[in-house]
Amino acid sequence: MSNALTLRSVTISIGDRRLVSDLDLVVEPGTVATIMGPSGSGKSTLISFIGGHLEPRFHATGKILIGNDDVTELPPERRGIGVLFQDDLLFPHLSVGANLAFGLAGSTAGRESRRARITEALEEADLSGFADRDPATLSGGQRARVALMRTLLAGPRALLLDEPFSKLDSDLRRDFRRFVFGRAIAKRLPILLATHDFTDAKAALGPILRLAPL
Ligand SMILES: Nc1ncnc2c1ncn2[C@@H]1O[C@H](COP(=O)(O)OP(=O)(O)OP(=O)(O)O)[C@@H](O)[C@H]1O
Repeated sequence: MSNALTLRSVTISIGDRRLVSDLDLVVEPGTVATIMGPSGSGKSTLISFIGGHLEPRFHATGKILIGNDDVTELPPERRGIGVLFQDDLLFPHLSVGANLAFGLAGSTAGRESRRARITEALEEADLSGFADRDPATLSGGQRARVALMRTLLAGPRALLLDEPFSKLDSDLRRDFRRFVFGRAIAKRLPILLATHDFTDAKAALGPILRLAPL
């Protein structure tokens, strides 16, 4: 079954202001589509709607599908959609491994198998041996990789990225961008990236959708 992320006729308004108007979009598995637009144009609002976190003051209509499944009315935890935010901070009082364990919160796997998956995730993030480290002792790029792996450990069917690179300086930004796209593409996830940065959009290679300025 195709695991495309599909938006059908999505319209989002607040008061009498329309942020997103009758949007149709298909993001194929293993590709990255980009939503661009200036600050306040509604990028984060659209990501929140797809992830199931839209605040009730917004009014939204339209459908969200993953593969053939209509997830529009499902609560966030049942949509199978992973979201990585700009401020995706790790819990500072927990080790890196314990942070990663949050990605497995919904899993029924036993203790050993969870431990093995966390070890594998650390290897994938080039952070082998970091399980017991305090997040404060990691670099910004390392923390960002842990946050991504935590999101992926939950086994999402689609990945939404809300400006996840914007706090990183340009070299780290490029490296982390490659890492995120590489991991998600290898897992054949459809990816939707919200950014105001044209370099991010160009690197994504997929369709670019522009939200209108205010
Ligand atoms: N209570 C409200 N009344 C009117 N407008 C609101 C209200 N709450 C939010 N908005 C508007 O909704 C829009 C939502 O913007 P959103 O955060 O989705 O934009 P963005 O493109 O992600 O911006 P940024 O790049 O700065 O994160 C903003 O223009 C904001 O002013």
